[in-house]
Amino acid sequence: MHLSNVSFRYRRRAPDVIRAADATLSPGDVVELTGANGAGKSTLLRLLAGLTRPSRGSVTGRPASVGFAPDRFPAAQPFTVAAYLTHMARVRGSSWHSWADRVDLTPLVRLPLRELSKGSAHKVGLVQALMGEPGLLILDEPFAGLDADTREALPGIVEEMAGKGVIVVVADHQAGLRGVPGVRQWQLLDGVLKEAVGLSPAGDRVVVEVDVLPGEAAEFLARMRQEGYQAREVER
Ligand SMILES: Nc1ncnc2c1ncn2[C@@H]1O[C@H](COP(=O)(O)OP(=O)(O)OP(=O)(O)O)[C@@H](O)[C@H]1O
Repeated sequence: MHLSNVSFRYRRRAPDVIRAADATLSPGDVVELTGANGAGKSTLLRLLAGLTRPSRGSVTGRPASVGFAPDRFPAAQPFTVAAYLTHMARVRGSSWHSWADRVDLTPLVRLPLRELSKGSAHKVGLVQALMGEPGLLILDEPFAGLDADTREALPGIVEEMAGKGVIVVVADHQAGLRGVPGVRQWQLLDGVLKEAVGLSPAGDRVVVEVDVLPGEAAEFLARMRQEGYQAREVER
């Protein structure tokens, strides 16, 4: 998936919130996106998800199925948790029960969405994003308001998705993905997207190129990341 010269502004004549962003994402990449409040993280995530179109530039090669968990789940809807998730699962041709278990939402599924606490509503947003085997998973501040057990479970879920070849992009103020091997670091500064690359605490790293068959790439990358390497697919 490629971002080519992507710029975005909310109104004509307003300044660009995202300025000429270029990036390539490969299956199994995990990206942690940071930046100050108002830097444009949510805007960039919506552009990646295809919920917003760039004012200039293009996003190409987006996987067909996108899971998107917003920073604030819109809980003012007249459904129970179970009814909402069942509807979403039907739309996606999937099921939600195992994901609800993973984030400890199962005891609450009979409650109306409106009665959920902020953290529990946030979990509903996570579950609807995770189900349906997305090729691109976008999580906007997923750790905000989560209880300790779910905070601990989430990096493992992200790693597992990446291991299946899912591209995972996470806006996070709290370094919640520290510990996930091979996480790419993107930073937004004054609307400019920068990636921190190639430096280990010990100094410069060596880049090694490996040829594998196309069908083996996702698994190979996942294995390398599990071993703690920064691994990504490069174009020739
Ligand atoms: N719907 C909108 N209409 C106009 N301006 C907007 C809109 N949404 C966001 N903005 C502006 O775009 C800029 C980037 O906002 P965005 O929500 O993407 O930042 P963020 O990095 O996600 O912030 P935070 O860390 O506070 O969540 C801000 O200046 C914000 O005021």
